Amino acid sequence: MNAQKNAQRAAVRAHFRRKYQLSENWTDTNHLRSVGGKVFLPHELSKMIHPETKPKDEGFNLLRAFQGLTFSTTTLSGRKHSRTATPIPATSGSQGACRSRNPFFGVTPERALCMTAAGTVADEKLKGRKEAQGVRKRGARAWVQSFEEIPHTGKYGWVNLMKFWRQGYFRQLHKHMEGTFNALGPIYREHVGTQKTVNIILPSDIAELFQSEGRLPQRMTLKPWATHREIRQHSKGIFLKNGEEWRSDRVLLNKEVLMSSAVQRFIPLLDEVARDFCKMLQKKVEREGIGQKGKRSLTVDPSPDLFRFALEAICNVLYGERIGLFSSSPSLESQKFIWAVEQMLATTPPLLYLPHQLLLHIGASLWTQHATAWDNIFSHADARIQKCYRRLSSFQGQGSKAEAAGGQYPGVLGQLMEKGQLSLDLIKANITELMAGGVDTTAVPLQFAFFELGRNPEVQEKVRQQVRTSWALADGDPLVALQGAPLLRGIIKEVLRLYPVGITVNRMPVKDIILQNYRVPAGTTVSVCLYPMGRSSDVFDDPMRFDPGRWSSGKGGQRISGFRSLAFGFGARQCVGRRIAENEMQLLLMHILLNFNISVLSTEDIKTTHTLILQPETPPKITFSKL
Ligand code: HEM
Repeated sequence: MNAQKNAQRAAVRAHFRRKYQLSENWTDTNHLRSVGGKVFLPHELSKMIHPETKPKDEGFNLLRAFQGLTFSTTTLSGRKHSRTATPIPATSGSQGACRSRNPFFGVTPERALCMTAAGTVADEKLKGRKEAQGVRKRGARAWVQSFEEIPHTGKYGWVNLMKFWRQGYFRQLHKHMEGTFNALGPIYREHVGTQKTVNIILPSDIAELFQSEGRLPQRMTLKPWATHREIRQHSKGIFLKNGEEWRSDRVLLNKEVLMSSAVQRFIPLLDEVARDFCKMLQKKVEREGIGQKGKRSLTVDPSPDLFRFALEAICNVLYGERIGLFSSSPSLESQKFIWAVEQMLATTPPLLYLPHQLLLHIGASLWTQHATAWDNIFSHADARIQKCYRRLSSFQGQGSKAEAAGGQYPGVLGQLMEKGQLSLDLIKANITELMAGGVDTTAVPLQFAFFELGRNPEVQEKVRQQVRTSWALADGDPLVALQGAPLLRGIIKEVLRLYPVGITVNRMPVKDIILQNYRVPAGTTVSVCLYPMGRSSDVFDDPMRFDPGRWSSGKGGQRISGFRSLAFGFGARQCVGRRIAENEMQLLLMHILLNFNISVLSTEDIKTTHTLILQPETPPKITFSKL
């Protein structure tokens, strides 16, 4: 009884100390600790905290009340809060962070009173009622909380930016997100430099977000990219456009790269490149490998060849011709293009949080590197487009572009020119975006796929069996072969679950939405955090297990419900290159599995880094042994 009474008074004193910004008192902390985390305030005390509190005892969450203080919540609750080895980011320090306690994360839901980020205790029901003006949500909790009450990582954008810089979070953003969800619960706000986002992880919230994206879904604009187009007076492609302008281009591009009629046209081109990659690798293994002839193995970092493969494949689809990157003397220009894309990606993340217009004016080297990388991408793409354009135009008046290409598929560029619905300027803008977007996005997941297949030999063997059967029945038709080997698709999904190329997908909802019982106003940038979601045991069973079969609908599959496979985004704005990427990666894996056994020297997890896309810190070495 005494301990409860002491704790009740301590809780009230703690509230007022926070409210009036007085220093903390450890005697009170100990009183609160002695009752193990819960204090029930009698009416007369709760009235002191909030005069409008209803005349009944209200549960008071000790952990929440002491949010801004420095002791560890683990010590107090005896519960293990952080579920990963990632250190919890310094979110609960001087700026204070109000943690959401959600049953999903194994912590009890808040009851009546909450220590807010500003350090005051708020009666949530009353506050929510006032602020949400009576918005009622279906389900257990009655009143919606305001946007400001969403747990956050610190109010001051520039302070946070400094922290990001000092602690190297730009390169470890995915780990920072994972740690922050573990610390704050399934929703939090983040303000870094010029960027403000609400970050979410749960499929139910993700569903709510995407259902409110409207007819013209909008993402956060990558401003450094847009600024480059503006200062160089290049037209923008779909990646950077919004509204009706975006939609009209997108509808035309969908027909050429996303719809199944288009897929059937370009699959043979991707298959040809995948087969040639295998032939090139076979020669290399034979030439440089060890072991007896015909059964040699070679341990290499396959990443440079995978980048060349990805560029060769996307160029074949876009221009309908091979650029010869597997020859003994691949063009230096193409290699420069690959480096330029890498440079452009690596310089983007820091520029996203800084006022890049200012950097542009002062000629900061970060901006110069970024703009130069884009200039190189544009000039290389332009040269390719011109070459292809001349080739196709030279046949003008002699029938269609397909005929001009010798009766073959003339590539996406030829198709767009043939139809003439998009101006030449917009064709160039979009083809350049497709070319720049089509290299690292597929080359990097293929590295992860080789690594995971190498360290999971049983999985590898199972997929190989399925691929062999399907290939034998397909009679050389690559589309039929892929359809008969769903585990290949499972590998791609599994790789992108554990190593999503883009670690977030974001939207600006067109109307106010309720996420985790907080009201999020229309127009807020809400980010779905794919990396922590893919590794969360609350979203996937046994998440660290590489199991392509989990995505199969039939026997052995886990019947994965909606809004969990989002690496390519969602809906009308999803990745336009999705079908190219999926088929290109599956075809390469199919031919590799038919010809090689894959193994790895070390099965330890790969360290990853974020450079706008998620990549291995050091590309893994893979052993290819001829079957
Ligand atoms: C594994 C490979 C890839 C992944 C994981 C990926 C992922 C994504 C994601 C998450 C988006 C944003 C979608 C959204 O907001 O809902 C996107 C957009 C886009 N992607 Fe990809 N992508 C991949 C490959 C490619 C390829 C090969 C190309 C080009 C051929 C490409 C071109 C684009 C373009 C142009 C957009 C902008 C679409 C729009 O805003 O309408 N991507 N991609």
